[in-house]
Amino acid sequence: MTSPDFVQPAGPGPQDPLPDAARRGDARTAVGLTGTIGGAGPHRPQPAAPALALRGLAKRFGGKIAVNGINLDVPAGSFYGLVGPNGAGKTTTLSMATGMLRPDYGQVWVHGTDVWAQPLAAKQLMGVLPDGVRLFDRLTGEQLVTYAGLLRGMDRATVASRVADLLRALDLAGDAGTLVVDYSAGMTKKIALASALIHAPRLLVLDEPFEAVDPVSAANIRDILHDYVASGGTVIVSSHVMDLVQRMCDHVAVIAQGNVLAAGTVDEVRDGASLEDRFVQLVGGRGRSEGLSWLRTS
Ligand SMILES: Nc1ncnc2c1ncn2[C@@H]1O[C@H](COP(=O)(O)OP(=O)(O)OP(=O)(O)O)[C@@H](O)[C@H]1O
Repeated sequence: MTSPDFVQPAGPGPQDPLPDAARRGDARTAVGLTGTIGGAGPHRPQPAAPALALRGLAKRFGGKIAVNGINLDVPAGSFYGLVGPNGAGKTTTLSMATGMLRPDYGQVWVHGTDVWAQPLAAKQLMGVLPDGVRLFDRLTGEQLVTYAGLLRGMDRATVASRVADLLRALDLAGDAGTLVVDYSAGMTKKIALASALIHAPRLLVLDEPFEAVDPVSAANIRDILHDYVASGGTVIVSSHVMDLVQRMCDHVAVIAQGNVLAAGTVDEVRDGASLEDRFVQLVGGRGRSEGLSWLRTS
């Protein structure tokens, strides 16, 4: 495995705005927090590696820079929240981190395995719940999770027993025989989560896992995830719900406009304030209701 300064699979031309940020792979947008971003530069992480390491990760869609040379280390065994306003670049970052979207620049390692150089090995370590997940929805819930397990090379007996455990834990046992196309949004989220968990990965990457999920199921999922982390697994989860991230996660990164604004332990990042207040302080954007006087009804 080589350790180039940065990867340039389909690099833009010399006039491109990305290369400096991506090539630097620096932490120019960090706010004085140590240990999780920057410092290491765009070099391959050491074998005692973070669960997820991003170096100089960048992506542009046409003229829009979605992700602007992000560095981030997600420590092994952490419950890591990724937060940011709409359009911040969270999904794009996680898609590149999980091998689903090719970066313009940068590198990604999962437990020291280069995601884009060794995709099969890296993907064996990961369970992924993507945003806007597209499933084989003409399968029943039980068939879908079974398929995910078999696809991972697991034997049928183990798959069958884990499928039953997961459906029970996620309160889907009663709908095991229902086609996924007939599931509600929250049930679909849960069956996709079960598919991500079936092979007991070392790293779970969950994009908005609680969206549309009822409070009881959400609490059950949180319990599952906490147990998973307590047993040595790592979870990275994107969410807009600051209160949830503050209570659930031990680390957090705040992303806006494709840059990491702050990263570290939740206590470091919130710095004595609530995570929500700190988020608003970092990201800005409050008080824009002025031009809507026509909306007032009295
Ligand atoms: N396939 C695409 N084509 C063009 N632009 C895209 C594409 N995917 C994302 N973008 C743009 O990249 C930026 C980052 O989008 P992304 O979905 O990563 O944000 P996000 O932080 O996940 O947002 P949200 O919280 O609303 O889900 C946005 O400006 C978005 O419009």
